[in-house]
Parts: sequence; C-alpha cells; structure tokens
Amino acid sequence: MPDTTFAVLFDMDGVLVDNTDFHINAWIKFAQDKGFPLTRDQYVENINGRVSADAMAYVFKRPIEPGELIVLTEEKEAIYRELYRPYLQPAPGLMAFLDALKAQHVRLAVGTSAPMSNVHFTLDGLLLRSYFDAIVDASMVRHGKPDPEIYLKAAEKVGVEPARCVVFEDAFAGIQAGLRAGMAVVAVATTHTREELADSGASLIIDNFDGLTVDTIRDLVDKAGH
Ligand SMILES: O=P(O)(O)OC[C@H]1O[C@@H](O)[C@H](O)[C@@H](O)[C@@H]1O
Repeated sequence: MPDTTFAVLFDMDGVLVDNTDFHINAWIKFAQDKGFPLTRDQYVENINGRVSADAMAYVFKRPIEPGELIVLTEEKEAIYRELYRPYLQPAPGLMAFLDALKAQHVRLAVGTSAPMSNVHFTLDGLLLRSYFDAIVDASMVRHGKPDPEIYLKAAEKVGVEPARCVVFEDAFAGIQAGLRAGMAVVAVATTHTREELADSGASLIIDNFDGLTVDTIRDLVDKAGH
C-alpha cells in the first residue's frame, strides 16, 4: 500500500544529477553564438532553475513567441546534452535513497523546469523513470519556478497535500517555489555553497544523498507541524 502520509518531490537538474556546470557552459556557448554574451554570474542569478521561456527572454532581452521558443530551447538543450552525455550519472547516494523510499512505499515525483526532451535524456538515460509516481515538466505548467505551480501540480498528482511534501532543490528559484507551495525544502549544495544557502529558508542543507535516511526526511514534515 502506498504511504500517503508524506511525499518527496525532486527537482531534476542539480539534484538527481549534478550537472549545473554543463548547463552553464551550454548556455554561455548558446548565448555567445547568438550574439548575446552571458556570464556565469548572470546565469546563476537569472537563469538557473528557471523554465526556458523565462531564461530565453532574459538572454535575448525580449519575450520569445512560442514557435521560436521551441526551436531555441532545443538548440540550447542539444548543446547541453552533447556536453553532459559522457558524464551522465545519478547524484552520489541517490539510488540508495530512492530504493529506501520505494521500500517504504513513499510517493515520489519529479518537478522540473526542464523540457520533456531533457527529462527523457536524464530519467530514461539513467533508468530512473519507474521510481516516480508523477513527473511534472515545463510543458505542463503556465508559470515556472519560483512560482509554486510545478510543485503544487506534483503534489496533486501523487495525492498528498502540499504541507506533507518535502522538496529537494538546488536553485534559489526552486527553493522559493517549494516554500511558496507550503512545503518543507531540503537544499542540495551543488549549484550554491552551504553558506549561500544558509538563509534560503531550507529546513536542511545536504551536499548529496549519501547516508540520508527516510526517517530524517519524514521528521522534517512532522516537525513542520502539519
Ligand atoms: O532544476 P530544474 O528545475 O530541473 O531545471 C531545469 C533547467 O535548469 C536550468 O538551470 C537550466 O539552465 C535549464 O536549461 C534547465 O532546463
């Protein structure tokens, strides 16, 4: 029987996989090729963890209409996948943690700003899809992170109330999305340092999933008093 007393919602990029540097390099190359140079700091501040519509509007300094957005997004993501493919691997400790959650029948979801093509690349490339009861990607929401819509939709799909969900996130936009959804957030210190994440509102900061127990995460929800 599924345990519906709490659910765990995972961001994808920077959490299930430690791939931020590959996204940064892909964005920098893509933007440079288009004649709109981008720095690493600009990426971290304005693009990291956000849906492509918002990221592209930032890079090109104008809103991008839907047809053009699909083309530009796939152009950028093809660069990213080419760069990251040889290094594609689950985050340290992830598989053991997912197995432990599954053994206790905890409901699991992915909530990502990535397009479906990258979800396929990552979850199917690593044979992770079967672990998740729901997957919400950028194509399924009207508003990207930091709006809470992605995580609220994931909670609805797994049938667990938002206050009983824990979100794993690496990006400030994603942490905000989780908090605004009324969820406890665990920050993963891949993109940002522990110091940078200290005031983010996260209940716990981890370097990766090594040694993380299901009880530690269940306690976060219980302590939040929901
Ligand atoms: O961290 P998430 O929500 O999985 O976000 C995916 C997005 O993360 C951003 O950081 C990348 O630059 C995007 O290209 C990518 O689509």
